[in-house]
Amino acid sequence: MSFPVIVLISGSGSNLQALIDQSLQGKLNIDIKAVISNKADAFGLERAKKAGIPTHALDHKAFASREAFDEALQQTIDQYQPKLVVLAGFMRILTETFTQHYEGRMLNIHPSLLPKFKGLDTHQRAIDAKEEEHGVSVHFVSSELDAGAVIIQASTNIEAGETASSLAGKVHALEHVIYPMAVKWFSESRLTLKQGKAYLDDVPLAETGILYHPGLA
Ligand SMILES: Nc1nc2c(c(=O)[nH]1)N[C@@H](CN(C=O)c1ccc(C(=O)N[C@@H](CCC(=O)O)C(=O)O)cc1)CN2
Ligand SMILES: NCC(=O)N[C@@H]1O[C@H](COP(=O)([O-])[O-])[C@@H](O)[C@H]1O
Repeated sequence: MSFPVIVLISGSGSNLQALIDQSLQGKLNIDIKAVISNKADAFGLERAKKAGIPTHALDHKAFASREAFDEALQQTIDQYQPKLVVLAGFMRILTETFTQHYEGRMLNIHPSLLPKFKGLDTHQRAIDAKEEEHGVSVHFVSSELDAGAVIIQASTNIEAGETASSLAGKVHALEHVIYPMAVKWFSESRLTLKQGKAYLDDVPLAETGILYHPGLA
């Protein structure tokens, strides 16, 4: 039975590609109904077209307000009646009305070990803060930015001489493993959000927390 998913992007779309690849390999039983970007020049749109997935470019600058953009975005999404909305490098802060509409069925991947380094430029900020480790978090999306229930995290060491670019490359590799895992769990009805807390197989993740290890894949 198909599991309709919508993916929102703003850029390269390497996380989108990871989902496409795992779906094509039969490792992920989802049906990406469309890819929507707020940037018309997002390379991720090319990735979607190559995979035969419908695309929409919805330029946020063409709308009078954040609310108007979100309303148009919601109308575009809801025509596909998705069971899950995946933010994959989607770089717009969403309004409370929008996040509440998709509560419990919208995921985001954030390039930090939340709750550290919410917002932007996380790799450089981690380096500047002289963190020993850094990483990535997959979480449910809430109205508060990067504060939704965390589902799974993966970490890497920050080495001497690390740059934001080298760190981003290490984090990307981890993202391409854990995001498909979280999407798979959701598509299998194993991952749920109840009263603001994430559960896997009805076990609260806040208690266990899942820090990805290579053996977990
Ligand atoms: N209400 C929410 N909206 C979004 C969330 C969320 O958790 N709650 N996650 C983000 C993704 N994200 C980090 O993971 C993020 C995206 C964008 C920004 C941001 O500051 N955007 C600026 C524009 C920046 C730009 O265009 O480069 C803005 O929207 O004004 C911060 C964090 C997705 N949305
Ligand atoms: N705040 C959101 C954010 O910064 N997300 C980050 O954008 C990148 C998108 O890469 P991709 O377009 O290659 O998937 C990813 O590293 C993701 O964690």
